Formats: sequence, C-alpha cells, structure tokens
Amino acid sequence: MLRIAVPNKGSLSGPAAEMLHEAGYQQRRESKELRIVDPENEVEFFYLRPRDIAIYVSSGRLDIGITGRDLLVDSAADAEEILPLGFARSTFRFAAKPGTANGIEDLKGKTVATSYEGIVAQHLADSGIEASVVHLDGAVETAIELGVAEVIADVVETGTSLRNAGLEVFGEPIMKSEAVVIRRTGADGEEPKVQQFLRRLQGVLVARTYVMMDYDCRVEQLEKAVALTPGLESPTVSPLHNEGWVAVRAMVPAKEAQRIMDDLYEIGARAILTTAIHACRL
Ligand SMILES: Nc1ncnc2c1ncn2[C@@H]1O[C@H](COP(=O)(O)OP(=O)(O)OP(=O)(O)O)[C@@H](O)[C@H]1O
Ligand SMILES: O=P(O)(O)OC[C@H]1O[C@H](OP(=O)(O)OP(=O)(O)O)[C@H](O)[C@@H]1O
Ligand SMILES: [Mg+2]
Repeated sequence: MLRIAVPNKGSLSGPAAEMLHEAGYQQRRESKELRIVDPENEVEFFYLRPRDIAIYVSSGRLDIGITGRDLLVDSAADAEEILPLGFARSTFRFAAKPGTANGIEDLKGKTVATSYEGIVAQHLADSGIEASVVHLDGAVETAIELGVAEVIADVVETGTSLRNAGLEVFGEPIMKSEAVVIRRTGADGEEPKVQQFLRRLQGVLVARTYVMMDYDCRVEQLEKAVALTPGLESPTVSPLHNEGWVAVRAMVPAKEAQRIMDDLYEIGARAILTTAIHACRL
C-alpha cells in the first residue's frame, strides 16, 4: 500500500484534497480525520501539518507527500521535489517600511522576523550578510509595527497583507513556491505505485489546463489551421462526407481557446467546438 502525506490545514489542504479527489482517490469526510485508507486504490493517506510533511517523507516511513516548495526547503529535510502541482503559488520576499531598505545589503546588523528561518538564514549566509533572525509562527507582518524586527521575510501572494501593514517588498524574490509532490532523496523513482500516482496527478493537471477543440475546415486551409492547433503530438484529421472538407481534433491550452477559435474562424474553419477534458493519461 502506498503511504502518502497530505496537508491537514492551511492554504495547501483544500486544493490538495480537491486534486486527489479529481484523480479518483477517496478523501477524508471531516477535517478531524488524521488517516484514511483507500483500499480500492491501495493507498493510505496521512493528514499532517504541512510543515512536518518533508520530515515524515525524509524518514522513509511515508512514500510521498504533498507540501509547499518553500516548506520543503525550509525544513532542510532529506527529501526532493518530483512534481510541481500549480497551486498555492507564492513568492518569498523581504519587506520593510517604505524607504528603510532597498536591497539585501541594507539588512546588515538588522533583525529579520520570519516563519521560515531555514530559508532566511541560508539566503543571508549565501549573500554574506550578518543579520539576526527571529522566528515567529505567523502574522509576521505585525512584527515591525510592534518593534520585534526592522525587516520581515514572508510569503507574498497578492500583496494585500503587506499593504495592510504599510510594508513594501524590497530586493530580489528569495524564492518562488508552489505545492509540490516530494519523496525521500534518492528513493526508487521507478516504483510502479508511485509512477501510477504521479500519472494520475499529471492527468488532472492536463485536464485543468487543456480543452479539446473540434472544427471543420477546407483541405486548402488545413496547414494553416494545424499551425494554430498543433495538439500535443499532432491533431487528428478525418475526412468529411462533403468532399474538400476535413474535421480536425486537437488539445489546446484552455487559456488560449477563445483566441484560437477567433483565428480559426478568420481562416474559414466552421463548427468550432471546445469541450472540457475530465481526465487523461498522456
Ligand atoms: N496567501 C497564500 N497564497 C498562496 N500560497 C500561500 C499563501 N499563504 C501560504 N501559502 C503557501 O502555503 C504553504 C504554507 O502552508 P501553511 O499551512 O503552513 O500556512 P498557511 O496556509 O499560511 O496556513 P496557517 O493559517 O496554518 O498559517 C506554503 O507553501 C506557502 O507558500
Ligand atoms: O500576499 P497575500 O495575498 O496577502 O498572502 C500572503 C499572506 O498569506 C499568508 O498568511 P496567512 O493568512 O496564512 O496567515 P499567517 O501569516 O498566520 O500564516 C502568508 O503568511 C502571508 O501573510
Ligand atoms: Mg500562514
């Protein structure tokens, strides 16, 4: 049975459960459940604090886990990323009161408050900057107002939390993060159960980012049309009953679907349809 760590709380837990559900796995019915078995898929899910997931996976007791890239790096656990999942996207940045810092060199001798001490200490060491780091559990944006630190380093998504606290980012982003699947460093990458799990999640990612497009066009327009809808490998082209016409079917990125439909119409394609993909294996 494959043993998988899943976030039990916070920004990662809802989207992770949703993705697993879309991939056909049973998920817990209420938020207090800490462990469930999905016998049909031969998988056991452990609902753990996101911060602890890399530690469990590195111990080898759990085969794989879903966590944030920033949490993985911060933990310094012996685990590695094997698949990015595209949700809980954020950047990790320094911020301070406007006009008090412009770059990392301005951190010299200052105190930085953060929940991600590992990332910050490493980044300061790599940059040759000596500064103190104070660990806070959350709501780090308030630390400056309350005099605990002159600078913070925190997760930024929309920037609303920083704006509300009257703070501004400075310097280069320290890292970009998103939810990722991890495994113990050097674990057997060919393990069939792990491979099957990854294929299912990849299927969800593809189903979320692509739509299926069907249309009819004249044979003379086919090369132009295919250039607009090259598909993943190559589009399916079938003859139509009316001579001189073909039907084309190809996957296209969902975000570009409307523009592609306009462009196809312009070159004479008709009966252009897009449909959602519910699941796939590439
Ligand atoms: N506002 C946000 N937008 C996108 N990702 C976020 C946001 N806040 C946190 N994350 C990501 O979620 C992960 C942190 O999860 P964690 O559950 O520890 O914190 P949280 O979502 O802030 O919840 P909590 O309320 O428990 O602090 C990290 O990978 C982080 O980058
Ligand atoms: O840029 P934004 O869209 O505002 O998102 C970033 C904020 O979201 C998270 O906080 P959360 O609400 O989880 O509280 P926490 O600080 O206690 O973790 C994160 O720690 C930032 O504070
Ligand atoms: Mg938080």
